[in-house]
Amino acid sequence: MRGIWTTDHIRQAEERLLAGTLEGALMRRAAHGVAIQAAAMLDEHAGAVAGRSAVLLVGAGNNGGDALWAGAFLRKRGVGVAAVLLAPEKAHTQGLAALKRSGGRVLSVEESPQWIASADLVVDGIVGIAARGPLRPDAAALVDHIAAPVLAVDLPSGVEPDTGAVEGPAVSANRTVTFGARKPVHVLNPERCGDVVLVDIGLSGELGEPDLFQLDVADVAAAWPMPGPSDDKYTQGVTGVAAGSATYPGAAVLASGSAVHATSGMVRYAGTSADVVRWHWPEIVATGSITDAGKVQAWVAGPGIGTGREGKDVLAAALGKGVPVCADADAITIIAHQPDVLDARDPGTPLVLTPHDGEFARLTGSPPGPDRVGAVRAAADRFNAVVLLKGHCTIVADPDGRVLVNAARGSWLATAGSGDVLSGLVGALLAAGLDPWLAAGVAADVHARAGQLGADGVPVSAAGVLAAIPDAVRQVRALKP
Ligand SMILES: NC(=O)C1=CN([C@@H]2O[C@H](COP(=O)(O)OP(=O)(O)OC[C@H]3O[C@@H](n4cnc5c(N)ncnc54)[C@H](OP(=O)(O)O)[C@@H]3O)[C@@H](O)[C@H]2O)[C@@H](O)CC1
Ligand SMILES: [K+]
Repeated sequence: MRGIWTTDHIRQAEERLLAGTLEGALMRRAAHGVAIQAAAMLDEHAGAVAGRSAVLLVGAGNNGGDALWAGAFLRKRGVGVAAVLLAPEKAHTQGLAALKRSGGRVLSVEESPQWIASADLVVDGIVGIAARGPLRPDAAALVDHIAAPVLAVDLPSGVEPDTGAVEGPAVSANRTVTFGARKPVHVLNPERCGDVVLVDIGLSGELGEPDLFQLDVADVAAAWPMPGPSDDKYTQGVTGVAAGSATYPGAAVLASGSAVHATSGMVRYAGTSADVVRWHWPEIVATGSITDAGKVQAWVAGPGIGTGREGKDVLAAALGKGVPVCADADAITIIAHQPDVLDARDPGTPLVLTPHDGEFARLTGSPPGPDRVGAVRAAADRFNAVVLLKGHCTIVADPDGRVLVNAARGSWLATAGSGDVLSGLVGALLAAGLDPWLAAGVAADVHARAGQLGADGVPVSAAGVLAAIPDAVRQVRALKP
């Protein structure tokens, strides 16, 4: 699992590291990493390094210092380097001196726009982890002139470091070079960061427990249940699916089909869409209600059940079975409007809630807002449940405070029924006995992969995502180190 640290924790770690390091050494290490990536980008986009031009956008702090030192290193490789100083009186003294010594140029306010517009590469050293709020007007006006690829130092300026939120003008980078550890912005707003390159500055020994996690493909491969020599259909976990209604039989077909594709364990269906489910998935044992269904190790409840009396009864029955439940779609709306339904649950029984933004707002009374991680963490605590907030970056919080994030791999999952497919995956993994937080995260990962594989570059339906689940699992197993 990869760790991600908030800027507060990065700062504390940096202070501990700085205490035992020669002044300036860390910055030069960081800047060297920036220069290597800048040279690579010039080579990729402008066909050469020597003789090409880079403009540095330099802010008031050490982020600007990194850019200035990187400019000095680039001069040694024959790059024409010019710097725009946004706060000349606060520009990093040693960095500026190094750039000037190397033959780099400092631009005047008047000449900056033209240089920025015609550069082969722009290096964004406006602001780093001390950033608060969007770009200020002077910086935003300069960024408007950029036509070249952008290399961001530590993070794209104007994007909130700890939330990835963009609430005004901000840089869009093609690549971001960060130092010591990845910060939340890198996983919460990958579109603005471009490729993220991590440069080791010796910080790892000073970092404590991560604030956020991202699953590696090896984690997903290790967690995904595979049948063993002594397994039968029951030992791998039986998934129960309570979904669908006369109006929405498709939700039942998708959620239960997804559970069928996920593992070799058995799937039981309970609800009014039993005939259509049986017709689509003959391997499913389908009954009319949860009361008639046999034993299962986890229930998926909610997709298409409706939000009225009958839906509430279905959800209460699932919650009362004493096994983990993934409550999705209509189940979330029911919980939002009639929270007493949760009384049916023994508080020790795991619950996974999988809202999209609208359902999240219904559930908690307010939309996730710019601090999505904070909002999901608070909801997990409030409902004593794992909460998976869907989105371009899916966030999964456990009531114990653990949070993981999963990138969407494109917008392929923005299609009707794709949430039903996700709930079936979560349910199957809960039935297989995974830790609920991990089950939700692993399901989100494979769901995103199935979306990408099912789409293969063109729009895909939820049924197409479902059909690609085995390929997604194969991909995970093939990619694991
Ligand atoms: N510490 C270390 O060991 C290492 C640190 N390293 C590097 O240092 C960076 C952190 O440097 P830092 O702390 O000097 O602050 P930094 O982010 O450059 O901000 C400077 C000033 O900008 C301003 N400002 C704020 N918001 C703004 C906005 N939206 N738009 C425009 N301006 C804004 C605000 O000043 P104000 O104008 O408010 O007085 C703020 O104080 C870090 O990201 C990494 O690159 C590496 O060298 C590795 C070793
Ligand atoms: K920056």
